[in-house]
Amino acid sequence: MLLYWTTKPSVATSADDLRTLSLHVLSRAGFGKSFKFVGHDERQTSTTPSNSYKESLQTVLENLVLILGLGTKFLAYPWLPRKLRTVHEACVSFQQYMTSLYEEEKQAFANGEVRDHNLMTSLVRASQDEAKTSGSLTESEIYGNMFAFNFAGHDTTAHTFTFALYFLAAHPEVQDWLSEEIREVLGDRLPSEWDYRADFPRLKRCVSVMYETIRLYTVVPSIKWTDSRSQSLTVGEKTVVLPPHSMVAPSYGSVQTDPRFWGPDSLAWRPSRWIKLAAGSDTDVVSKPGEEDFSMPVRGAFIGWSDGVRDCPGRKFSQVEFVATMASLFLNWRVDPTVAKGESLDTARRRVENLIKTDSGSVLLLQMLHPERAPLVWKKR
Ligand code: HEM
Repeated sequence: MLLYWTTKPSVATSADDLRTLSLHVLSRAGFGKSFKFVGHDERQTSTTPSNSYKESLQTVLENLVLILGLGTKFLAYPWLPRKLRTVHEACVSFQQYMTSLYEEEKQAFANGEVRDHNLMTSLVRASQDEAKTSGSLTESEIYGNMFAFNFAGHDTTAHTFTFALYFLAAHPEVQDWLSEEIREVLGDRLPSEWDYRADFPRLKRCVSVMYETIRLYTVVPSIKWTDSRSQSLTVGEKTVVLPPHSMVAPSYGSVQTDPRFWGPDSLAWRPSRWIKLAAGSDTDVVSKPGEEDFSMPVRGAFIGWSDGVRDCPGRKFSQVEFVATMASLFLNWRVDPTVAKGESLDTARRRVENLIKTDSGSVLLLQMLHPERAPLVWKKR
């Protein structure tokens, strides 16, 4: 993706390319399938349905509202328009793919072979192991889990990446701050030599860009339900009783920008607010990249991945994906908005930040609605 972006005079398809990246990461982690990156403008547009796994998954994810709304039985009618039939064919093809993978993995388990470590193989192996006892996952529960992970992990990450990239394009000083950390931690090592255990915990500035972006632009609303019993909450001096089967939609927008927790500049995008000096440092010491600590205000002031027993199980996964992507992009490159005729670079940056503020909205999740209106340019550092 970086090669594709940096060899183009400007990139208007960042959001689309980041969705491809997110899909590729999920394919590898979920099913053990790797794909070569193909940029938006290089892709062959095809009107015929494709049976390939990646394209069927992509079609399913992109048409999820339609699939959930109309149901797969309805979509099977042969008299429906071509587009809907294509969606149906993608559902069938993806289901077939999961079934054949499931059968292959079951066979490998029976033969005592370990082929790859991915989510599908782990679930199949766990279900086969547990089958000897009780309470193992059924075949359809495995498909359900695989689907939930793919669905929940695709656009959430891709939209967060897009917001973050545009914020960075509007804030060159944050790019410099980020790049300083990436260079300090990764030096001249090749990506194949980067080490998750040693490097990830030191890339605090990278992860702070993600937290700060989600703090202001929370892509998924956390929604919780009370179960069949009522629940009591103590709020200040009062006790509030929530009746059974009630939906609770916390106002994350308010809590995540409340000046009591986030200070007077709570509405500004400032990733460094998440960083504090390493424990034991002298307060006069300037913080050193790679040795800083991550600081979270009081629990509950940030609920971007939700909280409690039903919080997001993909939190760490998405953070590792985000940090690795930031490190790859900003180690040697920086990004700017393209400058319109008669515009200065500073004005272009303000225009980009304004685009985030005024042209974002909920489709299924919160996203930038027209990021293509502000193409980006990559330059070597
Ligand atoms: C920026 C990235 C992400 C954000 C902001 C995010 C946020 C959230 C939030 C807020 C919830 C709870 C929704 C609710 O309370 O109703 C959730 C649930 C969930 N997320 Fe994520 N998520 C992200 C990435 C991922 C990834 C990469 C995966 C999988 C690899 C994933 C898997 C899930 C699953 C399976 C659930 C449902 C959990 C349950 O129902 O108990 N998420 N996510």
